[in-house]
Amino acid sequence: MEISSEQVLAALRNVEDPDFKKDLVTLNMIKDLTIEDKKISFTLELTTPACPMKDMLRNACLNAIKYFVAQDADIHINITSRVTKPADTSQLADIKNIILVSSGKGGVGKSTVASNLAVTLAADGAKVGLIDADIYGPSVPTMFGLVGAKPSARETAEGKTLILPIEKYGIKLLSLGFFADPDQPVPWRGPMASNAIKQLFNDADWGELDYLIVDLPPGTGDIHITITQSFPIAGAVIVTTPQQVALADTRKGLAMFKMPSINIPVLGVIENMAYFTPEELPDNKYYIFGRDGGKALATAFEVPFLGEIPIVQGITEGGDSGTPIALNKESKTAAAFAEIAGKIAQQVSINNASPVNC
Ligand SMILES: Nc1ncnc2c1ncn2[C@@H]1O[C@H](COP(=O)(O)OP(=O)(O)OP(=O)(O)O)[C@@H](O)[C@H]1O
Repeated sequence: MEISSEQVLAALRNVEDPDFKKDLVTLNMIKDLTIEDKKISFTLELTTPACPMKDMLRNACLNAIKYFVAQDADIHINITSRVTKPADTSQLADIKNIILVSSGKGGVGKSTVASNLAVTLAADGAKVGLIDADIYGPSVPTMFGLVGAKPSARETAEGKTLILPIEKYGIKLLSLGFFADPDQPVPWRGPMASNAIKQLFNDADWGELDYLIVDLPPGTGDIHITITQSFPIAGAVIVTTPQQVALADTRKGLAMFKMPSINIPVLGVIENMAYFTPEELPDNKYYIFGRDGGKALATAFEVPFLGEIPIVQGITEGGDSGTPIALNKESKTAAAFAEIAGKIAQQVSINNASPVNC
């Protein structure tokens, strides 16, 4: 008996996306279904290339078709993604999701996390930009090997000048550090800093982006207010280390995003420098700075805990040499960043899911 597309779609109605609590057909995630004899081909369109449930959904589709349609079907599933965006896209229409990376304290690894998240999402196939908005000490030029680089500009047909982000590792980058002398004291203050930051968003040729990651300055200051009040933000990721002093400041940072006047979704907490594992004892974890503080903070604020990043020499070396460690796909640290990036992208997709998207 010939297999019909109705039979295949009926089978796929049994596969539910756990995040959206609806089946793949209702969610309009099945595209380009073709059937030739026993050969069934279709595209499964996810809401992010970093989807952590890719393999699970593929297997569920295979099983559903084999069980409900034909045991001996020859099934070909092509997985793609179309990153969703929040309903309010009045500004910066081509930038789908702005994700802030924030910390209560300096030096906890916020720039490291922002850089490696950008690298991970870009490697998954997403269109990614990174703004280094750290007025006190922009680190992105160093972390991407771009110290001294100067972005060029182009004029639009309407006579507007647009800054061209510098591209490295498939990521479009702009840093306040590109516009200042690295050996001079920090010149960014007050309204000048706020205007400079706004320009990085408004007056740059970002093109289409799935994710624009923003490395914020530490703490809670003018830059945070400027960005959160000027642009639609998909969410904030909070980076902390396990020490009590870091956690106390992180608590304030987290509370800021939850203030009614700011009200930005907190996508979760990352605990950086969570533990140390010596090379000669790969199964041992030493919790040098304390244990589970980030997790407890996430629980207290009822936000997701996104994961732990260990203390790894390669992270410092990668940061200093302009090659973020996530570029080395074989490393355990890259796997930790991949898991965290997947959770962030997943959380963004869930937040974006409105009746329109579904
Ligand atoms: N998990 C880690 N293991 C080893 N070194 C790390 C780790 N995370 C960050 N580092 C290193 O710690 C230093 C500070 O990190 P980073 O610049 O990312 O922090 P930050 O929070 O952005 O700091 P600031 O707020 O001052 O810009 C860098 O040298 C970085 O390479």
